[in-house]
Amino acid sequence: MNGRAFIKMHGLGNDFVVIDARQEPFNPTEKQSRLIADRRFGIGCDQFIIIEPAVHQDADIFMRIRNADGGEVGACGNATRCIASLIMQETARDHVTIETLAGLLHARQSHKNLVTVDMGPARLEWQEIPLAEERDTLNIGIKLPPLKNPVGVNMGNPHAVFFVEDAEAIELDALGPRLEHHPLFPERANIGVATLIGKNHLRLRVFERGVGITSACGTGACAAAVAAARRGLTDREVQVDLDGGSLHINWLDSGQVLMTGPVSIAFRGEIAPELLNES
Ligand SMILES: N[C@@H](CCC[C@H](N)C(=O)O)C(=O)O
Repeated sequence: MNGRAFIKMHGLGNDFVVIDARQEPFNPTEKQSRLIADRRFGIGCDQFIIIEPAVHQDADIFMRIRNADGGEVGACGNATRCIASLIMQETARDHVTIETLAGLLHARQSHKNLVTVDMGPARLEWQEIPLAEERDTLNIGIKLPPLKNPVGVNMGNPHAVFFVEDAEAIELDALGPRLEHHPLFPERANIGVATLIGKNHLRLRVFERGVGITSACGTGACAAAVAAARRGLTDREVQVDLDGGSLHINWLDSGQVLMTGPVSIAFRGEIAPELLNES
């Protein structure tokens, strides 16, 4: 097998290896995806993104998302902005529709280097998170000291958001894996720790399912904003400060969540054939 051209992109440091498989199909196994994502032996990324032809007639492309552990997932906010920006450049349009496993996402060029994506509705029923049993998603009631009682939100992927006095003081690398795999989350969960800074301002750190701590998580920021508004801590429009920078989140009255943030292309390269020949 020959190598494959890729683009390395990131949104606030949450980084992606992007392959365009519209002309030449590309369907990596879990193991190949893990190798490509491996920062020591592969190229290194948080998510591996494959652009495929759209299935839905209203979409411009289909975006397949694999976490660094090789598992396929339904949503990635930062990657959606990156891919939307690529397709807008390619088509010379200022809006695009991206199809994902979680549904159709509409994106548009905002001012300067910013892209806004309508991430769809926040899903809040316990079956939608999903949880293993009926619970109030506003007070899920699990505890791993000092973390307790998260809010559950599904943004096309499952999130549990814990509100804490000081997000920096939380040992997220130690607590994250145990909470990600908590038996109450049958599909595992992305784990956020959020601190209230003001009525329109949150600080957030995220331990991502299938990855670990990342410098930013777009769906995590959407989930934290929705969770904070549901708890009455913030208004529905907030700035969320992540390790890699800030996202602007607006939970509309319609239930849709708008996310605005930057997009970066880091470099272009080719995946070594040895990585692709691993089966
Ligand atoms: N980086 C992301 C989320 C990627 C998927 C997540 N780890 C999951 O397993 O659901 C983002 O920007 O939203």
